[in-house]
Amino acid sequence: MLALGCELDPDQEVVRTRLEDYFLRPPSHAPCTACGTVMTVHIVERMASVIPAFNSSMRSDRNTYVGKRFVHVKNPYLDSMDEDILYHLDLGTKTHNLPAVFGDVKFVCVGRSPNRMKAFALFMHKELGLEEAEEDIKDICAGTDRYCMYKTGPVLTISHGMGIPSISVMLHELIKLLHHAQCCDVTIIRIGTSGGIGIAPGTVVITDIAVDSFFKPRFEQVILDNIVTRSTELHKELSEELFNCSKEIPNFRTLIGHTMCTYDFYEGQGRLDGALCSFSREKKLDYLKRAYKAGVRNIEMESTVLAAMCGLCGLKAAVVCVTLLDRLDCDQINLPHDVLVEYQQWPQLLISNFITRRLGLCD
Ligand SMILES: O=P(O)(O)O[C@H]1O[C@H](CO)[C@@H](O)[C@H]1O
Ligand SMILES: O=c1cc[nH]c(=O)[nH]1
Repeated sequence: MLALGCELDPDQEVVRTRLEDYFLRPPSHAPCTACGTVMTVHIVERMASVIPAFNSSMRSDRNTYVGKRFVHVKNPYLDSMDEDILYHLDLGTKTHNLPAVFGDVKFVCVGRSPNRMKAFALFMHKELGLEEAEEDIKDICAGTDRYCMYKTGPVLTISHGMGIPSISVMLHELIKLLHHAQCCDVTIIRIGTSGGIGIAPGTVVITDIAVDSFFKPRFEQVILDNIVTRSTELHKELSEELFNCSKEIPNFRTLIGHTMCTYDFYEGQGRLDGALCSFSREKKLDYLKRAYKAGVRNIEMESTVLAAMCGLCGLKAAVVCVTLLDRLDCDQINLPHDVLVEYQQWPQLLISNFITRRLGLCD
């Protein structure tokens, strides 16, 4: 076995790794449920940056694949587990036939609130023209009150709660679920809300790169007592496809830009209206203007970890968030309820358009 030791590049994840780890094994004994073929060649993830001298014909950026793209996990312990209990989703490999229930999933739509995601699932159900009665669309995770999950045809809709810790737990179990179910060619999209910077409220921002509070395209995960830095680039072609799709919708205000992801809504986003505030209005504005100059167009609280985890696990990911206010003007969200409801529907409309188009259901 060939062993490699690599120094940590600040924007790369791996400190020390084995060449083997960069080859994705086909999910053992796992033919694709859609086409029946077993993969022979998969991704060589970040090979180019980690192993500069590697044979160029084998080099590949992340998210570049040969054949079907299976969702993969990067955990050598999982294979040897007799059973995997997805505790927060109330699902498991022994209690549920995951390939039978989820094997055909191609789109995963995630968002903060259970109500919003249920509404989206019902909307998708209508848009896809599925025969099943609406009443039969049940919360698959009803046995737990952590998250909700609905499946309408190839679209899985899940709530993720607020902030990085909440979405991160959900993503670990979702990715394992998709892996156990032998799903392939899965696209995941977060649909949500955000605070805009220098753009009109009601604008939908399609994220190209998620950045942290220092405007850096990275997500720092504390693992044991190390900080591991992961890249937060999202799928470029996917964001462009979404942008093109938005042009087909009348009166749709949208743009592609960087999204800043913070650990907090108040101090973390430079608000002057939290219970604590230790900076001046001038400092706040200076920070937000620097963010704008760095390409940031909106702020929310989940995108970096979503980009990092999905990028590592073979999921094409996008983040689509409507802005509820312009943070250069104010901090409080004071939109009338009906406007708030309307704004939140814009990302949903775009994603349903995108999915129906992808499935060839649009004219
Ligand atoms: O897009 P939604 O789910 O509204 O989430 C955004 O709004 C919440 C804060 O109110 C954070 O979770 C932020 O990411
Ligand atoms: O300002 C905002 C609005 C929505 N969500 C956020 O995280 N920030």
